Amino acid sequence: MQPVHVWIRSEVRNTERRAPVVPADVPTLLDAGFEVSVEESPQRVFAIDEYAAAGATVVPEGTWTDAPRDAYVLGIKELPDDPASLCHRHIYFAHAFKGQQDAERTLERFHRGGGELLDIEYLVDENGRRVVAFGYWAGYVGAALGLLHLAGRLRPPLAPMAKHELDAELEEVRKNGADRLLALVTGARGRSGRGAQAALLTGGVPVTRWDRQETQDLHKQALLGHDLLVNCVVTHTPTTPFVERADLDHERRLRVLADVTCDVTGPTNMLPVNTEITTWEEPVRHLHDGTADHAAAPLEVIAIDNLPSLLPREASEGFSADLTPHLLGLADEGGPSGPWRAAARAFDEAQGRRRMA
Ligand SMILES: NC(=O)c1ccc[n+]([C@@H]2O[C@H](COP(=O)([O-])OP(=O)(O)OC[C@H]3O[C@@H](n4cnc5c(N)ncnc54)[C@H](O)[C@@H]3O)[C@@H](O)[C@H]2O)c1
Repeated sequence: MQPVHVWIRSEVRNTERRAPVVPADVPTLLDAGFEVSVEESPQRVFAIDEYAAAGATVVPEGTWTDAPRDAYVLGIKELPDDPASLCHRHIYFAHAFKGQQDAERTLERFHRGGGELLDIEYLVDENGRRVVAFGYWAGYVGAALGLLHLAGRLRPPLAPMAKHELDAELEEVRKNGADRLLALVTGARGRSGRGAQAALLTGGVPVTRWDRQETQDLHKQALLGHDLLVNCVVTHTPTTPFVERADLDHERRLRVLADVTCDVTGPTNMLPVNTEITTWEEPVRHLHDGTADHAAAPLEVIAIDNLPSLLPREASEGFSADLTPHLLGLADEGGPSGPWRAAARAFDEAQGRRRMA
């Protein structure tokens, strides 16, 4: 076992209340001989006292820049713009390996400081499957918002909430005739697909579940016969989209698209009738007025790309439960194991591409 120091930083965005490791999982790391430092944070959903009570060392907000050089700095979302050079090993979602906005600058900062980015999106097992993700709660919130909108109960702007508050709203929908609605979850067997089904169950809506097998020969009329479509599909090969322009004037019940996947600009967008994400301030975008004879209903879309942040406690707990066992792998003799090597490789490849550009 190598001695490992994990430094949990405060998040930069003031709407980001999630934590990558929750207080309840700190003892697992301490028992394995880890040192755990946690920065104070004004917005984190877990109080710093809970971390202290769990045995972590409390440090001031933003002091990761002075953390020992060998510490792993752990966060969820982007780093602040300063410093210009990054010398630590950082674990977070950087969105910096696919040429995204700011990707080059982020990679430059690591290059300049000699640090390393272990992007959580690239922690994958030997089959290339991601080992840690926020999918379940993304699906839960995405489906819940879709159903609330369908029932006329969505009240923007949205803000982080507790699950019991969201569930109380879903209960109201249940009491007011949700069983007359029909929902379809695509990608139903995946993480977010399962979360979506759980929310719809709470809301009392009958659910149709489709995964790969059920969409092989796409039954378009059956799809359009649902009031709500919650899309949770991950595919890397362009396939027949679920809802296209031509479907808008077609006879349909479909009124709300809840696009959890949010792959709105990619070649694998399964809902190409929408090409933009929506926001907490304006969660719903109008797509179509419906037809004059009412054969086709008006159609709206919700495509929010930071859904789990709306349920920060549950999202953090699930994420931390998945991540913590992998953090233990940082201490393996001979260096970090499996998924960490995959993430390090992804970083090296991204730096290689940057140098060649
Ligand atoms: N909006 C947000 O805030 C947010 C947050 C987290 C994740 N996500 C996104 O949600 C998506 C789902 O993530 P996940 O963790 O649930 O993925 P997952 O890999 O667990 O599940 C994807 C599912 O899609 C199915 N699938 C693939 N092709 C299909 C097809 N043609 N028809 C039907 N089903 C098909 C797969 O079999 C699988 O069951 C991802 O795109 C992820 O980036 C969004």
